Amino acid sequence: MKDSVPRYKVRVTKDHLVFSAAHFITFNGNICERLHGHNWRVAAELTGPLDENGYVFDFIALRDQLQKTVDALDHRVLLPTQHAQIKVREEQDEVEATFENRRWVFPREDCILLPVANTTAELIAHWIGQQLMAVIRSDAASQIESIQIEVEENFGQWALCELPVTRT
Ligand SMILES: Nc1nc2c(c(=O)[nH]1)N=C([C@H](O)[C@H](O)COP(=O)(O)OP(=O)(O)OP(=O)(O)O)CN2
Repeated sequence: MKDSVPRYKVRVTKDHLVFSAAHFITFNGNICERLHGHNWRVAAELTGPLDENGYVFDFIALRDQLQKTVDALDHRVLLPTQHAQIKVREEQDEVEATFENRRWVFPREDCILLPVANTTAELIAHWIGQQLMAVIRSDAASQIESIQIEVEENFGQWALCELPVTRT
């Protein structure tokens, strides 16, 4: 029988990897939620071979990178720029969002515009994964094979997005 090949992962989550942010999503076609907030929790898992340190990836570097992304989302209104029905328009100091006959106006600095089709936990996880992907791809020596981001929107309600790391 062949020896089994170990597979390694690192996973990071912390009490401070949390962001408080407002959003509203649409679902079932044209139902649009009211603006409301959550304390979103984030975790990340990376899969890959061990390096010369015996690491898949340094916990500290992963933690600090996630913290930067979490901080960019904290105390913001999350707005989708690729939504079919929610139209988001940036003005100089304000952002206007419209859905059918509803309209919201926010100070520009209070918003983060995300290139997603809906600010679901799944798509926020995907966006966070893309931020981490850019950092991992910028390291030519990295052999990370996949990134998994988990986002908890409410207690015990997690969405996961797994992104294979492709290199050109
Ligand atoms: N798979 C997903 N399902 C749902 C998502 C999502 O992002 N992915 N999102 C929502 C809504 O945003 C909803 O507002 C979730 O909020 P939550 O507080 O959990 O729902 P409640 O309305 O039940 O609020 P309580 O405060 O807990 O009463 C729904 N589904």
